[in-house]
Amino acid sequence: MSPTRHAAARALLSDPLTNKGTAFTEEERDEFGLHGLLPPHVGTLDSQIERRRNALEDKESDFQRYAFLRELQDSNEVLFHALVQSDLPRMLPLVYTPTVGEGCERFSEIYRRPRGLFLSYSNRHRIADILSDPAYDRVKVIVVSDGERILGLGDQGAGGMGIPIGKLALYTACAGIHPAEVLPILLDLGTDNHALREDPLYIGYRAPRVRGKDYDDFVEAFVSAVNDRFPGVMLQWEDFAGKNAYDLLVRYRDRLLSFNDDIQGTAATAVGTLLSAIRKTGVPITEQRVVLFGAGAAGSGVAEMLVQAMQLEGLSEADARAKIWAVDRDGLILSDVPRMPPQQVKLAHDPADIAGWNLSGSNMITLQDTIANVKPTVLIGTSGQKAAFDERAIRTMAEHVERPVVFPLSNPISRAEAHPADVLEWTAGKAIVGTGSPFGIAGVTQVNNVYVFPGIGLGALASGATTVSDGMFMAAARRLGELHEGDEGLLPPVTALREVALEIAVAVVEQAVAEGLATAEPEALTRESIAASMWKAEYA
Ligand SMILES: O=C([O-])CC(=O)C(=O)O
Ligand SMILES: [Mg+2]
Repeated sequence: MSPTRHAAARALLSDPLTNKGTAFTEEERDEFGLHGLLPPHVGTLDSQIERRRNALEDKESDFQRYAFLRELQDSNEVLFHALVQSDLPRMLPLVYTPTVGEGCERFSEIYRRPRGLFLSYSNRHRIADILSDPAYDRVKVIVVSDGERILGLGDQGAGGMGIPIGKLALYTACAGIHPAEVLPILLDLGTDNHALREDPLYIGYRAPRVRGKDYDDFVEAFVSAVNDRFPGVMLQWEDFAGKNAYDLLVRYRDRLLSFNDDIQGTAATAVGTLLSAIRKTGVPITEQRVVLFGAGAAGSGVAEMLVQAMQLEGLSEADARAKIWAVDRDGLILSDVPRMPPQQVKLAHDPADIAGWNLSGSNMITLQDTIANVKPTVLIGTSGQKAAFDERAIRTMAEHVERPVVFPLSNPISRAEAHPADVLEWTAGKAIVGTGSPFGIAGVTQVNNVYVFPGIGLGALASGATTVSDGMFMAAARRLGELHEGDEGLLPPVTALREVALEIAVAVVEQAVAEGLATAEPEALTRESIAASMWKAEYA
């Protein structure tokens, strides 16, 4: 064999997109010169799945399973995805929340092989050059983070890369986006997490976070480079801290086909799940009273979408806002606070609205005060504050409503505002409970944006839209709210996430057409052609 043929054989095995491991057939081994590089046994995808599943279960912790699956993804993508899809309820909590949280915290410890792009501040003049690699010619979906608000875990610096990698694994698993068409990106602009900066093994840019104009200029250079290199790409902003999350969404949503998953994806999921709960309780959305705990990206996104959903059912904007109360770590958000971020200004109540409230007398209006006075039908947590929904708060809520809806949405499990088993106990089983991460408790729904983002991305791409509109998210929420069958829970099971993504994509495409945003040919807009475009994890 010639040296180039030897090198090509090794390259075939070391590229996770082409490697089939022992599943290369005899003919392929002849054709590509793989004999000797592989053991003689010719396996099948099924036998490979079985071998890997056994090895996975032999690991001692979920973190080790996470690391094992990451290595598999970096050596054989078809096998990784086939394994993940063979058992989504088992695999999702390993490649995604809750385990991905620890994956990010300990990312430097398990760093092995490059995946995705680290665009570091020190490389700010090279962004276009880095993106120009022909390996990215097929890229259609980008998930990008700057690592500053990783789940409810805060600043994880470059370790935040675990999130774009995990989200894109789900784009492939649920929306059938080919693994060669996804690109995880971490904007590595330093970290204000001192422990990371002092860790000698930390893989990121070791400096305090770049802020202000330098930050904005960097992101601007990034977006321009993405626009030039990947026209029509779908970009998902993920796990940016509150203010940046909003600013970037507003600045770029019309310049780039893009959305913010924590603001818009979480909102569509929460509202869709609430619509499903409403089918159960019969109390219309216009009669709900909602308390939100946590007024960052996710909380204010949920509030804005609830306002829209109530307006669609006939309420005025003011009447809708009057039904939604947002509380953050400084207490109930009132409009007399100076220099409030714009997304919170919209959530704030006039101090006159609380005249006549019974207050516990502390120096702020607490969550407990708010619950006691508002008597909410719905309580949603997006605060990242573990155990913020305590027994007293939940019992107070349950005194005033027959079926309290309680969604402690913060991820991972270590940051959930309540344990669902406690909420059920404190309400004698009457609460309708949804959590961001899976707790494995019958009847408790996982209310996670994985129910929405893969379908939003798939639908936005299929329609050829140049922007992801608010209407598309509302269409996604409404469709999601209709999908559940049976008595248990509020959403379809995790095993159905692929069907869910297709349903959401179809709803998004229909909405794009209705709004005049679709540019794709009519034959590309049908359910059949969207379904046919979805990649399956099989060897070519
Ligand atoms: O990643 C998840 O599980 C949901 C999410 O976007 C977040 O918590 O930031
Ligand atoms: Mg997120």
